[in-house]
Amino acid sequence: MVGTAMSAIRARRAYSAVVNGGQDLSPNSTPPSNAGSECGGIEFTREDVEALLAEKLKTKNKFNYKEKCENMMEYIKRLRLCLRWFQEVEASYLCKHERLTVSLEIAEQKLAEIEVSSKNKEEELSSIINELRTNLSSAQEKLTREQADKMAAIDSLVKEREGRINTEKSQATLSEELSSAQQELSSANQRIASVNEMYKRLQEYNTSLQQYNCKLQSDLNTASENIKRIEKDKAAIVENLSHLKGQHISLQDQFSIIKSSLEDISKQKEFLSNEVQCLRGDLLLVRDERNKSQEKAQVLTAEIVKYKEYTGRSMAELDNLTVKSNDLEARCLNQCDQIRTLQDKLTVAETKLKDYGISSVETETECEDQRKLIRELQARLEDAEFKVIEGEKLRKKLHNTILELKGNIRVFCRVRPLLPDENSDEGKSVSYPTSMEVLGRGIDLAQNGQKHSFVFDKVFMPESSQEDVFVEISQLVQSALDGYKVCIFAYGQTGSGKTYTMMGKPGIPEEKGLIPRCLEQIFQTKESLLSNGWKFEMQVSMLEIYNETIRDLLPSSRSNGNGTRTENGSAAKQYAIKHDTNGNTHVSDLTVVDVCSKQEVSYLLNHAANCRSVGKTQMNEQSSRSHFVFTMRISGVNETTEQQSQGVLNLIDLAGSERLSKSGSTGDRLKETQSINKSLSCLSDVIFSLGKKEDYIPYRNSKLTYLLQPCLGGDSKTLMFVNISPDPTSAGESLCSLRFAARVNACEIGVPHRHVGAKLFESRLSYG
Ligand SMILES: Nc1ncnc2c1ncn2[C@@H]1O[C@H](COP(=O)(O)OP(=O)(O)OP(=O)(O)O)[C@@H](O)[C@H]1O
Repeated sequence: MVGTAMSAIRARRAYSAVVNGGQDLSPNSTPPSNAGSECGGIEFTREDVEALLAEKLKTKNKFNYKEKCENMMEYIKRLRLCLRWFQEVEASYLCKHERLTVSLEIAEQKLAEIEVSSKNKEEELSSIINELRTNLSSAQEKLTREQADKMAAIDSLVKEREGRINTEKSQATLSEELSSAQQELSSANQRIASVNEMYKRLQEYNTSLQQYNCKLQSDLNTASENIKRIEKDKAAIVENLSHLKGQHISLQDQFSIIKSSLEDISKQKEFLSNEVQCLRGDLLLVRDERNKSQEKAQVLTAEIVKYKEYTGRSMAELDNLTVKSNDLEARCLNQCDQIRTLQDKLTVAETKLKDYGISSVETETECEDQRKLIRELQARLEDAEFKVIEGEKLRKKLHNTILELKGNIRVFCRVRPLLPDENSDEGKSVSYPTSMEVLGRGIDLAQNGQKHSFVFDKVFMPESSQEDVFVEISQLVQSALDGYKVCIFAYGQTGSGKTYTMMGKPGIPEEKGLIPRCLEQIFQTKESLLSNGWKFEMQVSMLEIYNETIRDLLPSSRSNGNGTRTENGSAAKQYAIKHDTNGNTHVSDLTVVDVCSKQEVSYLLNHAANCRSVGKTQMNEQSSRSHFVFTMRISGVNETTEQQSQGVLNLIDLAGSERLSKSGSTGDRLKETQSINKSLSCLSDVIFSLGKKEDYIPYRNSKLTYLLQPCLGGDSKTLMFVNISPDPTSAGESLCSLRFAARVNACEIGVPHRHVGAKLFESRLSYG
């Protein structure tokens, strides 16, 4: 077919070459097909062409013969040329044909050789085929075995596919996580860039800090030595004090005895002087009577003499007068005796009076001496007490400095008193060691006959008042005003006194809790610092985390229009927790209120307390079922020094841990209890990881830990209250709380920094 087509094409070319003036008839072009033996179909000879031309000429212009003749001549010329070319081509084809026959012969020879070798190969192949057949049978056996294996493999493949699907699913979730992680990464990269910039500045700052640190270290060493010395002095002073107190008491006893004997003596003296007075009166009376009698006797004697002279009187009258005179004389003598005895008595009484006077003067001087001694002792006592208080203040300050340098979370333990309905007959489970080393800081807990000892930064016994507790944390409140982030939270079993410690009892001023007391101190200090040029602005927010959901506890601006607002002003209540690159935490959409007075905050606190999720459980009549977070941001500006500070105070009342078996919770209460226990266990996990200095800290496992991340992770002065019930039936829970608190106390979270500067900070409320 291809050959035929080729011949047709060549014929058409030859024809057109002839008709069109032979343009295509060069020796290099494809020859016309009169030499087309290879075409095997239609063949063109010279005659064919001439006939073709003749026919053509016949049909063309029959009228212009001359022109036709010329054309004819021209055609003939070209045809001759064509003929010559055909001849040349034929000769070349003949040459080619000869060469081809030679090569055909060679090929036939080769074919014969190949046939021989193929026969040999056929034999070889038949032997191979036999071999292969045997191999095939064994291979078939293998195949059956492999098919069984294949079935098993298919099963496992199916399983693998299922696994793969699961893996793909998890891959999808992982890729989601990856995308979120990538987002985080990009934000982290941004942070890194800013951190790098900060790092440069910090390095410079660091060198200066290192120098300062060296100085602080030496100060610390001297301070520790001072503490030791002060503690020794304190022990000596305390001993001296107790000795002085004993002396003071015995002297006071002596003084009271002397005083009473002095009173007796003065009473006797008074009595005796009264008696002397009476005796003197009696003596004067008797003397008067005696004088009168003597005068009478003289008159009578004169009368007798007269009678004797004038004997005109009767003897009876005379005798009568003599009797009278004798009588008077006897009476006179008698009175003289009386006067003598009275004078004797008087002298005795006077000597006694003198003696008493002397002894009373002596007693009074003795008494004065004693008074002086007492005054001296009292002064020494006051001095010693002042020294003890000052020493204790210094010790606390140095202790705080040491803790700040170490970067630990501080822990205070508070034991509440037994409640009226608790059984006090079962004996005591809590005791306090009295050794000087841990006095006021140690607590021993007895459980199942075993004693567990713990030491914290401070232990408050049941008798400690709310004021005593506040005094210990007031320094931290001052730190918030100075520009530090401060976080105080209460942890403990349900009913152990957390809410009492943080909020106190409403309506009883002495039993106000830490939160109202902190507010009082902040507003007082705010007023007093006005004279130093400091002006403060405060913002508060209050939230609770209930069943892993954040709830706003403040009235929003939309509901009461009293100046409250939300962080972004939108109506949606999403309450997402976010940490910014400055280490501040924000809760989106949460109500933040600007406050100027204690009264305003008290009103908001009452509002929050009323909104808080509280319920009755077997363990506590008024049990808090949520974690309560009070936050106050304190921004200070000093117009004189152009300084600024930005402090944050977080006060947190955690929901109480409780055993499900003991709480007897069911339904919603059970769900609450489980949620509380879960978030507290997340808190415990975070503390555990921090304690072990792990790379990954699981802050995100609960809302509470994520919110407290800055407080737990450093850059905050953090204090934990561990509240304990003294009831022996709660010893198990108390032991768990104390163990957790000890772990918290051992946590090193970094050194907090003061946020002060000359530049304005962002003024939105943050948690840490
Ligand atoms: N130091 C204390 N002095 C006197 N009473 C106290 C003291 N501490 C606690 N209480 C009383 O003990 C009871 C339980 O205290 P509170 O409600 O504060 O416990 P809680 O730890 O907050 O419990 P929950 O976790 O269930 O909320 C209350 O009646 C409270 O008045």
